[in-house]
Amino acid sequence: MKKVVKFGGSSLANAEQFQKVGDIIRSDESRCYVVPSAPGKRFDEDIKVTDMLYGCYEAASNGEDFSDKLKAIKERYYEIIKGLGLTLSLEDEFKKIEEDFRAQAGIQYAASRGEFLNGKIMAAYLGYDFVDAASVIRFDKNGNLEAEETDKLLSKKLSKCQHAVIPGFYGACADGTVKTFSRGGSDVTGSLVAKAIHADIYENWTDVSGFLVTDPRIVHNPEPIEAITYRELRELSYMGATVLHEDAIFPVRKEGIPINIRNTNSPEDKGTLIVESTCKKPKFTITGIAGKKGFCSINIEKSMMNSEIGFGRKVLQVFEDQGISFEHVPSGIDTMTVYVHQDEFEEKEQQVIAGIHRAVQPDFVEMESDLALIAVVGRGMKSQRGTAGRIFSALAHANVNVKMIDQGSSELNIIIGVENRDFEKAVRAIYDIFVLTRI
Ligand SMILES: Nc1ncnc2c1ncn2[C@@H]1O[C@H](COP(=O)(O)OP(=O)(O)O)[C@@H](O)[C@H]1O
Ligand SMILES: N[C@@H](CC(=O)OP(=O)(O)O)C(=O)O
Repeated sequence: MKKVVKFGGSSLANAEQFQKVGDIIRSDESRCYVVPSAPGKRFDEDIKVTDMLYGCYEAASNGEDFSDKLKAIKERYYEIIKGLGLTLSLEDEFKKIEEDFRAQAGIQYAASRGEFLNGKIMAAYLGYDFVDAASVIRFDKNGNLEAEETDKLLSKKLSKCQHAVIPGFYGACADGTVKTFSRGGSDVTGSLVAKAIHADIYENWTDVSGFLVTDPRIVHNPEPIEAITYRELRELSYMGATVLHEDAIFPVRKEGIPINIRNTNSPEDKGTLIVESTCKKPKFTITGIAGKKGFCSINIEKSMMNSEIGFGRKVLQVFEDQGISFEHVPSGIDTMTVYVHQDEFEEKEQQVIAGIHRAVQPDFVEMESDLALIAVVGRGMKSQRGTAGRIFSALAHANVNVKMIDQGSSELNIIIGVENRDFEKAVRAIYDIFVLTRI
């Protein structure tokens, strides 16, 4: 039995957390490959080391004195080293980082040092080999992962190490330039390692007892999800359930390796099992609710639109030409609405509107901003009548005005558009109607 265990920043924020992690790893000898993140927040107002590094590098690249900022980062690591009673020195590493910052080594290199240094501590603490992710996780020059090459490098290297620490979040191009994944990307590293060593399970340790039905920052103490399929999880993480990076699913899914989300602060809890498919019935009709704020809708009207072949393609081409991806396109007989991310759209708004006029000569174009999208996801929804009805009556009771409804034919999810200011209220109302009534 071989397990890959990834620990998030919240699990490694200080020496006390490191000790919990050490106990977890030592309690099961199959936990032989460890992927750590950088130290996260120790308390609510604290700053994650990754963010401290971004700030420090920004000062360095502006030619400002960054010594205090680097010192504060160093203190975070020495607090851990001291607390664990290790004799490890990171002086050489910090000297090199300082030189590299002066030499403008790049913002991604800067951010990657958080995991690099934490990996050094973790390896010393556990007595495991340290494997620098720059030598085994390969990116191309544009910063895209080279999955096949990475798989080869990882399997070759790890076949020679029985126990290893591989820092999360970064890798490097063939020429050695360090690149990172997007934020939260240590989850992806863990998944790549699990695939490469054909792990029996990928354990992802965080600060919550599994994937919860909804965001605990919106609903107090939501129910945990016992088992969830990759497809359901993909929908939820894409729509903002940040517990697992959305790209972390692909490598393990290919190999059929289950992911187990666990809580470092409550290791006896079973957490959530993420699997390809399961005959386990979900506890409620819905599996989860997630959502994001900050969308815009562009509503296009033209009479007889329905008979104009190619209308939709021409409209979407305008968005493509401006490099804007669309989220949803609900349509009526003579109307078509395109939902986009507000921050991507705002600066190109006028070019898009002009482009739509040129492409399809609409009768009317109307825009609305500050919208939120909520995904209600569940494999159990297909077999249950009245799900949509319950959602909308709950929203009506909560006084939430529904702006958009989109249900794909897979019946795995229902997407609802509301105003940003109604977002939290809407999530709570949907949670209550399915979970509190236990149906
Ligand atoms: N549906 C959800 N279930 C569990 N946690 C969620 C959910 N949606 C959002 N979260 C948030 O995700 C956090 C865990 O992810 P993250 O901060 O990336 O952890 P880590 O630092 O361990 O990688 C939780 O503390 C919680 O606030
Ligand atoms: N440290 C990186 C990568 C990461 O995955 O962190 P965490 O596991 O704490 O989400 C970040 O803050 O984005």
